[in-house]
Amino acid sequence: MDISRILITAGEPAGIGPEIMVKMAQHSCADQLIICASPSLLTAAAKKLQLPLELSEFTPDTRLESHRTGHLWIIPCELDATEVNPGQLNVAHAAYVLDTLKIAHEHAISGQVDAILTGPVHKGIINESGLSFSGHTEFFAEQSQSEKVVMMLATEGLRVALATTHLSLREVPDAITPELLTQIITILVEELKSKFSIQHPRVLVCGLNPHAGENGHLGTEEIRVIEPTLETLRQNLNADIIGPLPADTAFQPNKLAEVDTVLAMYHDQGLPTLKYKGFGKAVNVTLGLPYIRTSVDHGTGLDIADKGIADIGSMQYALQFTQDLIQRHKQSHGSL
Ligand SMILES: NC(=O)c1ccc[n+]([C@@H]2O[C@H](COP(=O)([O-])OP(=O)(O)OC[C@H]3O[C@@H](n4cnc5c(N)ncnc54)[C@H](O)[C@@H]3O)[C@@H](O)[C@H]2O)c1
Ligand SMILES: N[C@H](C(=O)O)[C@H](O)COP(=O)(O)O
Repeated sequence: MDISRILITAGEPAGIGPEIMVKMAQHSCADQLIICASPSLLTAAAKKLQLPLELSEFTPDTRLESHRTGHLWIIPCELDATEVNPGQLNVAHAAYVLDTLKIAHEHAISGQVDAILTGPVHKGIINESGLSFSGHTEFFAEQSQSEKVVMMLATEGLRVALATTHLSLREVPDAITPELLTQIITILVEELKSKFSIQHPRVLVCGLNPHAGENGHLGTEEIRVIEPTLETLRQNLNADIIGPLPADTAFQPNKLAEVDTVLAMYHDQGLPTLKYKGFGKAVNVTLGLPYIRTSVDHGTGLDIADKGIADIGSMQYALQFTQDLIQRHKQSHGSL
């Protein structure tokens, strides 16, 4: 049996990440789960939840084995759990959070693990600590020196990719350039082929403005930038590039039935629909990285931290999605 290694980062220590790690440990999984986190944090979470948890330190010599319920392999990252108050952010923990991500990157880029699956972090508190951080997507792009990557969220029956990610709304129109759209759509099409085995991807591209600009009367980005870029891409890519279409009607079932993904121009043009349809059963995947990186669809859940009610649905969905990506990758690279 082929076993893969999946490195999971536990995310913000004051959020629901530690609880989700402990709950995940109770379920079976054919692959090896390695958590990058503070051991004392996970032990405290398990005690609070009254769930069994045995931790073993993961090293390069660790044998490959399937997940054992109630057990986790751990890459320890130092943080004293007694300093963590659930639900309360602390700038002093930001460096720990980023350390877990750096360790994850190092393990993935060196091939020691087959994929990274990230738990939720709080972007605000990391920035308040003085460390610049827009999101995992941008962080791993920078760490791996990837010129451009694409954020895509997926749930049953819907994939939504974003042309811009964690950008203030005021900056979005200037960011939508022919170069950006060309990079994003090229990565999207290539990875729909390579990672999702879609031979001729169909991408529905949203306009930026209401009613896709209403023939230039409600904004000119469609006429000046989006339409000509899509026309060029149609000639260069083996894919159906549809649009730009008005975003308000782009998500109708009859339209979605004819495409493989929607490309939204900005975060809140695409993700509310995705999360309305599939919150708790969705995954966030970064396309264009030199390794597989996925994440949950939810944030740090500070309002429910320590209540024991965090749902692990998205983490389970993301784990299954990650396993599928790894299997397809291994098959296409001849290691299966
Ligand atoms: N993958 C990530 O790292 C990620 C993803 C999204 C948001 N965030 C960050 O999380 C922080 C908080 O964001 P937010 O408040 O907008 O979103 P959130 O997802 O943390 O919370 C939104 C609502 O959903 C509930 N919720 C979230 N996850 C849940 C779960 N697993 N089970 C049950 N209920 C759950 C919360 O209690 C809250 O009521 C922000 O800093 C944001 O940037 C991180
Ligand atoms: N945009 C994501 C969402 O709304 O679910 C979330 O902020 C996480 O993004 P990163 O994976 O880049 O941290």
